[in-house]
Amino acid sequence: MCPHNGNSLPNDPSQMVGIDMSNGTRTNGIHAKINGVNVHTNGTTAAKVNETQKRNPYAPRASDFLSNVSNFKIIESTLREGEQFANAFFDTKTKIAIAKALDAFGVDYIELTSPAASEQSRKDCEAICKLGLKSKILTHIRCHMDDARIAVETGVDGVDVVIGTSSFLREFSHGKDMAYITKTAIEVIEFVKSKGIEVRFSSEDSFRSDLVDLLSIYQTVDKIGVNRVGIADTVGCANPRQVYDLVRTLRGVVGCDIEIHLHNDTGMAIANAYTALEAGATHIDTSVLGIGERVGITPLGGLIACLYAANPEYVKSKYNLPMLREVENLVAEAVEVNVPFMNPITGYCAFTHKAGIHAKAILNNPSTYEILKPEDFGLTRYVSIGHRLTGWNAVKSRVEQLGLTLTDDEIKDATAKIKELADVRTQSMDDVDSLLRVYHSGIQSGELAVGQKEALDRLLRKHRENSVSRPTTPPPAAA
Ligand SMILES: CC(=O)SCCNC(=O)CCNC(=O)[C@H](O)C(C)(C)COP(=O)(O)OP(=O)(O)OC[C@H]1O[C@@H](n2cnc3c(N)ncnc32)[C@H](O)[C@@H]1OP(=O)(O)O
Ligand SMILES: O=C(O)CCC(=O)C(=O)O
Ligand SMILES: [Zn+2]
Repeated sequence: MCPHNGNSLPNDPSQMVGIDMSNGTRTNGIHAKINGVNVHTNGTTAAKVNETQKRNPYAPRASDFLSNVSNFKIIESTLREGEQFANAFFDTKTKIAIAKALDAFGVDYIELTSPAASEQSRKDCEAICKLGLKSKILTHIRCHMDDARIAVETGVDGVDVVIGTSSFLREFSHGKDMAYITKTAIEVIEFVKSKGIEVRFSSEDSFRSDLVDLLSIYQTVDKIGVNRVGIADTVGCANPRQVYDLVRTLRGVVGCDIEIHLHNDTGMAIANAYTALEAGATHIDTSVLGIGERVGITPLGGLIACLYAANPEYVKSKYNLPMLREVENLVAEAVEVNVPFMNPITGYCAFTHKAGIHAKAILNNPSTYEILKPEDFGLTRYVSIGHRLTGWNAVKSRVEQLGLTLTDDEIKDATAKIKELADVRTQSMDDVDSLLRVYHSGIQSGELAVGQKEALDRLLRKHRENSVSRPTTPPPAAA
């Protein structure tokens, strides 16, 4: 089973020879420690390391005066955009479980499907509003008074209003011109505001809309006191530079908050979200695992990873990071998908290090090859050893964890044998441990010395024969 998310996959790191580098966590029967005990000297002084760690090249710079990278809010839309994912069907119980998990994680807002969508959607919206969560509850409606009237009766803290402004959507979706859109937007916003709750106005397909149309309607709704305006990359066509330009321009035009909703059709959703914050956006829409229409939107976990890299302390103080895995597993199960293997933070090998060069440096200082600290997310770091890319430093660390005493030359000799065997097939944890134990006892008894390949092969053969004839687990009792 995957150590992180419970997925069972062929390359499961827990099946590899691995060093659990967490603080004293017991994994695969081996008790290991990190930072200190496993640190081998390589001439790096503590002072140098501290200096490197202090200079975070990803941190916002003083020149980024507009940047909200360390001051943002998440509008979590798994229960709205996420419900638009092809596989999604959330019954009331599942919606409540997801809402509670998102609240425990600490998202600022939870956005729910329009209560105009169906009777059950309306009832679910009311039920979630009654949970008394810390996160504010929003619902998402068309720019239409019929939808607005239903929405304000549900008990939500705010309403997200949207209407397409691109020529595509004006012609082929709702068929309305900008004059009609503006008039209706004013009517809906004023109505929602009159109920004393938050209201946001968003232009769907913003990046394919006319800039003058966009700025003009945003300015109008800002003047009548909308809480936020939203930009939406509905088709996932925008690149970071376009996002920066549009958000920055809008920042100069409106005084209210700016939300952004980014689809991931070209894989840009996280980068675009980060760039939007740099340009002055205040709210980012996410969904767990990015689920939504087509390939979905900015994933919550990926965004968190990206923002943590910029300012770990801010992100840690704001969100319950060890909850992320639970939230993702809950949603993955609800929509019957696996957490992707390359998922930031929770992908099953997100904190597994393999190549010898990496392993050595990681053992000396995890920051060499990690920008995220697994322990901040309640996760564990692994160093994989039983493969042909391994190196003697990683093997030495394992030797120490097993409590064996071998010289560096002996460890290098044992490493050569591991590589030889791993050229044929990846070696399991038990395979490598056995080899190291056999090697160690051969050295102790004088039956083995460095470079005596045949003697080592003989000892390993003998060990295998003994293991076969003396099973460690008793056979099952006869019926
Ligand atoms: C990009 C996005 O993801 S936006 C959010 C998408 N969310 C949803 O669609 C919520 C789920 N949707 C639904 O349950 C239904 O589509 C409903 C209840 C909203 C509407 O259902 P229906 O009345 O049967 O209309 P249908 O879905 O066929 O077409 C959409 C209607 O909304 C109109 N419309 C589309 N977008 C908007 C908008 N943003 N504001 C106002 N009207 C709009 C269309 O013109 C069309 O009107 P028509 O009935 O005069 O043809
Ligand atoms: O309301 C919004 O801002 C976004 C609506 C949406 O889901 C989209 O445009 O993709
Ligand atoms: Zn969307």
